[in-house]
Amino acid sequence: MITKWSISVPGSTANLGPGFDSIGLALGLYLTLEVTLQDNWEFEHRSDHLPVKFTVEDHLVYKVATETAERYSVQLPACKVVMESELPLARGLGSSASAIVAGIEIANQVCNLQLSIEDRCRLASKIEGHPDNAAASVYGGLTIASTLPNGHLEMINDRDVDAAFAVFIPNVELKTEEARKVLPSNYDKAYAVHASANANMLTASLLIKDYERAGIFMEHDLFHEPFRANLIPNYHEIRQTAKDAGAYGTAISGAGPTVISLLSKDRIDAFVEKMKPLFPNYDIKAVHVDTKGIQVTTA
Ligand SMILES: Nc1ncnc2c1ncn2[C@@H]1O[C@H](COP(=O)(O)OP(=O)(O)OP(=O)(O)O)[C@@H](O)[C@H]1O
Ligand SMILES: N[C@@H](CCO)C(=O)O
Repeated sequence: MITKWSISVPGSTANLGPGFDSIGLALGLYLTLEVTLQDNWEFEHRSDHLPVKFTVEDHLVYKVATETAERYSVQLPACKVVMESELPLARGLGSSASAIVAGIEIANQVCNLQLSIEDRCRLASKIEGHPDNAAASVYGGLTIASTLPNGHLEMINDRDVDAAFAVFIPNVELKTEEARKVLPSNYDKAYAVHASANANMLTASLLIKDYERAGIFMEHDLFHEPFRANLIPNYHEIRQTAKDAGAYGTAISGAGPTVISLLSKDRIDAFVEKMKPLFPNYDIKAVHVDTKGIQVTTA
């Protein structure tokens, strides 16, 4: 009988500019959980990047695991969950989506639900409210997704991304909920058509690996960045400085406040070293693209 599970979930960047609520990319920064059966629920956080004050009942991972078990009409046994995270909270690096994906996986494993990867991706996207971060955390690589009017999620996954990324993580939080409040509720028709055309070009460029052109369209979002720019510290300055140093393009990571630059692999290390002294208040690092998505090992 299995009594211990190790779960690893990659974080992610969403949107890449105009791919709003649709495009996700899994990053090599991980949420890891050691799950063991015991008589009562207990969470132990072994990282600065996890909530400090919480009760079991309001812990996102617990809530999602419970909701998943209820959805499939099974009893969820109590567990001890030891968590570590490389994903700072509320920074636009998909921490909440990784926690949701982890919660679903706990129920899947402990209750032996045998959910398919599609089931887990659909449920995580539904709980998160949009599929960009969730799909990337489940599948790894680049994900492009949309939900049909009947509620069915369609997703295309490309794990062969031949480019490099650098993140600029500021020492401030921005809750996704707050960053969504500044968005308009409607877009003018011509504006929406233009915004959609830019998103199409971003997607096509990524899929044919024309990263120079992808970088151009990363910087031509009309859906959210014009309205969020004021919430992102040094947004314009980082974009310009990154471009001058050879980045193909720079966009808000998810809802921010992190920003992410796209570069060729041979330039990434020199780029990061050049940026660090220019933005000393940021944690600036190269991040590789995770190509595996969620991983589970048992003991
Ligand atoms: N690993 C985690 N464990 C428990 N709760 C979490 C975890 N990650 C996120 N949360 C909850 O989600 C909230 C932050 O979610 P939010 O969506 O604002 O940030 P994010 O996921 O970092 O950003 P984004 O979705 O833009 O990438 C936190 O305040 C916390 O309540
Ligand atoms: N697509 C989402 C990602 C953050 O959860 C947004 O930009 O609001």
